[in-house]
Amino acid sequence: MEETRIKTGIFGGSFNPIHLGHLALANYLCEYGEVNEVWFLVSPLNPFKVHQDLLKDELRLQLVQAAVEGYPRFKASDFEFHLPRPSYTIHTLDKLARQYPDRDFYLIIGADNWAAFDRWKSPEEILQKHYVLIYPRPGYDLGALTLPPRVKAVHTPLLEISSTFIRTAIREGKDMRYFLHPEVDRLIKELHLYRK
Ligand SMILES: Nc1ncnc2c1ncn2[C@@H]1O[C@H](COP(=O)(O)OP(=O)(O)OP(=O)(O)O)[C@@H](O)[C@H]1O
Ligand SMILES: O=C(O)c1ccc[n+]([C@@H]2O[C@H](COP(=O)([O-])O)[C@@H](O)[C@H]2O)c1
Repeated sequence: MEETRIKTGIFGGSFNPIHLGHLALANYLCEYGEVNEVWFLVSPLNPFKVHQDLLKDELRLQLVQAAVEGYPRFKASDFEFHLPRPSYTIHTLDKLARQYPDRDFYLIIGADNWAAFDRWKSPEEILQKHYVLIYPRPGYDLGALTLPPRVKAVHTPLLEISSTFIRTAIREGKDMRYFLHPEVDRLIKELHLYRK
């Protein structure tokens, strides 16, 4: 019998906090057949960098868990919390592939990151062993790209929202409920996150 491998999208970021821009993109990729699942890999705090408003790893993970609850195609992952720092994507993908041999991993990156991909660690190895999905970013023309095998441009609708914008607004006392998953909004308010 032919083996069916699970197409698993890997969406990495600091998710400080996760917002509807992230969630809508991942939702689209699942429902329009690009992947079966998306795993949100929360990037650990870099101990050598000073981040004034980067919440602790566990708290950002808690917000992602709240956002993905109830939708079986999404998973919140702390996989990179347990890897040596800095967690290069090639190491993350290789370890995921060893741990989950029934899955193929699809790295989900914006066209801006693709433009700098040759400066990542071992980009050729990523392209030999895994898959990449590139989604549009303002100022980057996906149509003009010639892409290697295993790399695909996906023409997803995008919401122009950033975590920085949301943090700034909350700090100014604004109510940003419609930019966030309701449960994430509730937790941010209950725990008084991003207020100073
Ligand atoms: N509105 C959006 N739609 C789709 N992808 C996004 C959006 N905002 C950010 N991303 C991408 O999601 C990944 C993780 O996002 P990240 O946690 O860095 O969020 P961010 O909103 O860009 O945060 P910040 O404003 O703090 O830099 C990054 O690769 C980023 O380019
Ligand atoms: O592995 C690398 O060399 C590498 C270089 C730059 C970015 N990345 C990964 O790309 C993802 C998005 O990064 P950023 O900086 O755009 O938030 C995040 O998961 C990073 O770990 C990975």
